[in-house]
Amino acid sequence: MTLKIACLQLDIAFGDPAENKRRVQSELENVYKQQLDIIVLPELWTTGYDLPRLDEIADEDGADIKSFISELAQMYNVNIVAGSVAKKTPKGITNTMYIANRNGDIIGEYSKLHLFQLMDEHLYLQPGEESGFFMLEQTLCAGVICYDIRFPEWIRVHTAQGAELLFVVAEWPLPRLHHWRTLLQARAIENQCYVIACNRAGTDPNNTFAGHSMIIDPWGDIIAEAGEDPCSLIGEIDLAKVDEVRKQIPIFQDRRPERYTSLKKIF
Ligand SMILES: O=C(O)CCC(=O)C(=O)O
Repeated sequence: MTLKIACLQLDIAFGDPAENKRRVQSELENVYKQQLDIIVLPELWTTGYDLPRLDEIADEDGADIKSFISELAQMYNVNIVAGSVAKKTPKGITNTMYIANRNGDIIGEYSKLHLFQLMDEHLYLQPGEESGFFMLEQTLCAGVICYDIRFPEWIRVHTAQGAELLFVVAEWPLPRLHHWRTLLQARAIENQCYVIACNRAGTDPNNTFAGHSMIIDPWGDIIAEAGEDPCSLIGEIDLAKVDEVRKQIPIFQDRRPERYTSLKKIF
């Protein structure tokens, strides 16, 4: 099965959910005619990193955004991996990804597990507690958020249980572009999965963001890569390639997880 995917590499209006919803809707109108199967949005696309104002602008239980993406998914007959948004919960605010299928059903939700201290997330956000699994087009997928890609053990939890597509949504800053590109390729190679990574473009008061959204195949080859400017990155993937690569070098058969945790401490 092949799937056509678009990563909407948007510039995000700082702290302005209404304007950002307008931008998403207008970009979707531009791209939907290309017979897409999946649309991917960046991290915190409604608010950006306006963390001090989250109490005011975060979405109460994600209700507004769930209904917004559900309507768009039905209207354009497309699956939406809706980046992440600031979600207000009784325990605090989380950085949460929602996934809608073509019928508009919300079929997945994942809150960022690893909070990024360099951008003060630990001061304003609560970490998630659940896995990033969801099913799209009969395929097991995993979603992670930005800093999460520095934790290969978290991603392995998902691919060792069969995830074939890894969606990464991000607001990754430009000074560490080489980390972004290298980590994404490494995650694809070591997990023999597709990596579909949607970063934002543009600037906010504190950062310039890297863009360079990428679609990478299970061999580590780059199928499509954006530049730094806002754009929609479109690529087609063939799911058969996952099986092919996993048969050629059978790392999931050869790994020895029982040994990794039972080694004695030497020093
Ligand atoms: O790990 C990094 O260098 C960037 C992470 C980040 O920007 C984030 O998680 O929001």
